[in-house]
Amino acid sequence: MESSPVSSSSPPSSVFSFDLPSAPHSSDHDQQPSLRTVTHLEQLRVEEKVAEIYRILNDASPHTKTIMMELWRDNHILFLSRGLNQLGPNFRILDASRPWLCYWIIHSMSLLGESLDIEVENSIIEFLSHCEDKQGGYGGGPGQMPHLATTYAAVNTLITLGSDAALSSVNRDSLHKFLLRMKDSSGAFRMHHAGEIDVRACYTAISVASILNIMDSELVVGLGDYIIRCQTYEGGIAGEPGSEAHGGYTFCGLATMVLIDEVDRLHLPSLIDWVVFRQGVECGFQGRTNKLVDGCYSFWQGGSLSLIQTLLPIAEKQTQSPLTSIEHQTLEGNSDGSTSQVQNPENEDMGTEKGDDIGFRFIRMGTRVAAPLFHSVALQQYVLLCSQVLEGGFKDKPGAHRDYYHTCYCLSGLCVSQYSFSKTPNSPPPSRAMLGPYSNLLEPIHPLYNVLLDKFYRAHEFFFGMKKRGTI
Ligand SMILES: CC(C)=CCC/C(C)=C/CC/C(C)=C/COP(=O)(O)OP(=O)(O)O
Ligand SMILES: [Zn+2]
Repeated sequence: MESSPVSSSSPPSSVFSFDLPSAPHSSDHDQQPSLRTVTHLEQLRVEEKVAEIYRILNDASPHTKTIMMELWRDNHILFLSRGLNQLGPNFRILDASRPWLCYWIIHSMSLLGESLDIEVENSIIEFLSHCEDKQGGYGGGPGQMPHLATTYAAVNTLITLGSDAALSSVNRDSLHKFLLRMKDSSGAFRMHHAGEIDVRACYTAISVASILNIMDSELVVGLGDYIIRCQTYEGGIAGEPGSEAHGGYTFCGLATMVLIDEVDRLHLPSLIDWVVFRQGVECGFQGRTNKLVDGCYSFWQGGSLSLIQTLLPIAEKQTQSPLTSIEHQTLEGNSDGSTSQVQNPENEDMGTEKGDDIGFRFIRMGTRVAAPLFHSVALQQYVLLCSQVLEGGFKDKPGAHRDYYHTCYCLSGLCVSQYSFSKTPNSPPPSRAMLGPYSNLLEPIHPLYNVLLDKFYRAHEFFFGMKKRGTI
């Protein structure tokens, strides 16, 4: 962390001295077939491919190394632009995920600093307005039933577009009603009418409620109780009570708890412990114990650790109190009278209501330790060398195909890694924080919503200014 000797010109020895496993011999597999599961064999194959890439990097000349660690910006932009204009017949399986395609592509372009033509922007606003249900929320395509995941994707897309036309196109009143209809008596949310209840639904509902300033106590009631039931014995968060801890749900559960101002009810030390050990010898993250590395977890796991950089005072406090007392810390303050919410060094007025405007306070007033909780340079190495497709786009792992989902989340993970040594979320990182040339640097994001920080501020001004003016 602080001692990580990283510079963009000479890669640090620590990154290359990971104990990569030696390539397995095929005879190993034959000798002990009963000890190998399918996943274990796949793991060995992945390790072999990744080790080969890192061997090539290690043996390369300094010039070749720099080229290998470069972000192929222009090719990514070309790949993304093609997706906006024309998608082939293979994409029909994503017919119920069209707002997701908008988000993955538009957010990736924004991370790369690329803006859109006004006609493209207008056609996206128009398309999403056809996906908006009259009773509130967005479906996967025109005429499809509203769904929380596509609602999140549509709202984040419009926030990323950022114009008045985009922001005012959201019907917040009907969206609020849709969120209330999705609220379950357990406190959690369901993804759609009569649909499944899980932590994804909780996050997508609360993320849009928070960013659009339509959060209220009816949406929040019982939600924290549900999410703490999803934290498992491993420390990570599962999709629903009794299931297995998973990186995607861990991010969703953690971000939700921050947004409703109840994050101190999770046991953060064991959550941190679980997430940090998901970064493996490949330098990337796996989604769950004993599963394979995958570039998209660079964000789900790396993003969780980025959030925790601001939550460390709470985690530290928890290590000093017995596990059983965590439940008893009240929302407004602990038994000792102190508050355990996002720390405010300036002791400024933190807002009015509990859970109100947390997204803004988290970024502006949270104290962030200026050292990542994971090997952020190693993660950049996995993303740039193992997930990056030189012709444009990103993939899960070597041998997989590129797609827009992995492009979005590999870039988002790369972004949180690059800013992981920054004390404020948008201060330019020191060169030791970056792998490859400094021109690899992406635009900073707000890690609770995964939209560009600038776009978050614009939306905040728009929706929170609106409330002050009494337009809702
Ligand atoms: C905002 C939002 C909607 C977030 C979604 C979060 C997310 C990625 C959840 C993961 C879902 C899941 C169980 C994947 C396991 O897939 P797998 O078994 O194919 O993969 P694995 O082997 O890596 O676990
Ligand atoms: Zn993936």
